[in-house]
Amino acid sequence: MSKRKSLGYKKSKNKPKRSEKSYGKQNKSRNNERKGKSQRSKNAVTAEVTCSGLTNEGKGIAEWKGKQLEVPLLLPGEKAEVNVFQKGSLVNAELKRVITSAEERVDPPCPYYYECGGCQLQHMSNQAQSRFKQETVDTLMKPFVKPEPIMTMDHPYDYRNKNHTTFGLNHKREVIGGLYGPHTHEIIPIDKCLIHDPKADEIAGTLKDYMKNTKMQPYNEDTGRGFLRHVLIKVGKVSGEIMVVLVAASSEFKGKKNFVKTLRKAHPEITTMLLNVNKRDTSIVLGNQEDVLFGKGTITDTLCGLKFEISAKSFYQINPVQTEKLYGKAIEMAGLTGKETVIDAYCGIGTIGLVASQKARKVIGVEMNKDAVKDAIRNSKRNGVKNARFYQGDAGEFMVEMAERGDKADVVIMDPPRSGSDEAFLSSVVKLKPKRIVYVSCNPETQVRDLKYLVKNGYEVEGIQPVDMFPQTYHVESVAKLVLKN
Ligand SMILES: C[S@@+](CC[C@H](N)C(=O)[O-])C[C@H]1O[C@@H](n2cnc3c(N)ncnc32)[C@H](O)[C@@H]1O
Repeated sequence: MSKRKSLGYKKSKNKPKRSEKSYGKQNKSRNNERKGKSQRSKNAVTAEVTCSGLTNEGKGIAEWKGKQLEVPLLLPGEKAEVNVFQKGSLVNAELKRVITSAEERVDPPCPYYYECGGCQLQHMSNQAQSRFKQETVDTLMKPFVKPEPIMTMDHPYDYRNKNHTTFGLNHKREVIGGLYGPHTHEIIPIDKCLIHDPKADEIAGTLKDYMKNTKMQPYNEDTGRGFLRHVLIKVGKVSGEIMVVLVAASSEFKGKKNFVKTLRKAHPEITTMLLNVNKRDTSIVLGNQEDVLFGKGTITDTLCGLKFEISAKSFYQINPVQTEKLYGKAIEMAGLTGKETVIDAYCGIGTIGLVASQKARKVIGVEMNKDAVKDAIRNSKRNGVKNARFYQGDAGEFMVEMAERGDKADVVIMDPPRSGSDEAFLSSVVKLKPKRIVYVSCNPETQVRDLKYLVKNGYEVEGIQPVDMFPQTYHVESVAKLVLKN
């Protein structure tokens, strides 16, 4: 992970906004199940440090005995007491008490913030979060061009259209539902998450109550007993359609009819329900077996003026408000005139490609996930698009075949997963010689690696646009425009 020394934050002016704030208490778990952590606290050394900058994950950087500490929740310019844990060459640190507070520090609006770990930046003002993300992208993209100002979100809450709740039992054997704590499979009970769709959290709450009042048991990862592992809820933010996916450890669903009836009565806005069976001992949420309990098994939503059908297992951008800005910029960077052949690589349900098809001669989409490709084909028909084709397969292999056949493409739009693309894909793009490449990424660190490859092989980065798709978290989206030199 790359780190930065200074982020140009204004240092606090000896006027602590909120000094002597203790973080030890908040860091302790509510349900006393974090024994590992309290054991660790016994072996901690307390040190006073000053924060000099932030890592790309938003952790404060501080020096201690010649070592670089990465301290979650610490901000540049702050003086603080930290607990340091050393095991062999590994050094971890946690914030104990802020002595001098930075101007950017705010009280996190979420009561679960210090335990949950789903968000990492709620202790920073929204402006400071934007500055942090801008500087992350600016620093990473220094070898290329100065990025544009980040596209921020006016209301940086309630934005997620997908929420995922895990169920379990607490030490009193009561049903709890919430999110896993950071780096653990310990469930932090949460009723309402500030970045989730509020309706989705209400439905998860109803489900928890249902379990309390019936024999439906949460699945226990240690004993392998119980039924319900998670619930995944997808919301069409424009259409209002809602999908509820129960992820269970068994396909034997006793009381299925009663369950569907109860949930629909409480939430008539649910338009479809599915049972997904995941019997594997895995941290992957969804299994392969899927049964529709009610409705059509998909939801539909509107994005950029087009209608998209979305399956349970298909990827769909989680922040539609910002996605419209992101896609708008990506299409602008593609410079389409109506004559181009465009490749939409890692196309998901075909969203970018179908938006691009309105300004291109032809669009070819490729995507690994079978359900997403089916959605893309359906979405093409649903929107009356005649000039787009979607194929299922590995994007790298697909591009290699295109290059070997000597196919032509004018523009490649690529939007790989967090791990970025691979050499098979990139080397074939270089052989195809598209005039422009638009690289959309949710991980600028892997994007930089891939941009370097493309730049070494004949391309020039002409523009970079950061977009805040994930407010309150350290994640940032970045879209880059590359042009073929000569
Ligand atoms: C970040 S998503 C982008 C999807 C789409 N462009 C969008 O904006 O909704 C990345 C997509 O790449 C797909 N994917 C992952 N690895 C792949 C591979 N090797 N080849 C093709 N598609 C892949 C995933 O299934 C996912 O749909």
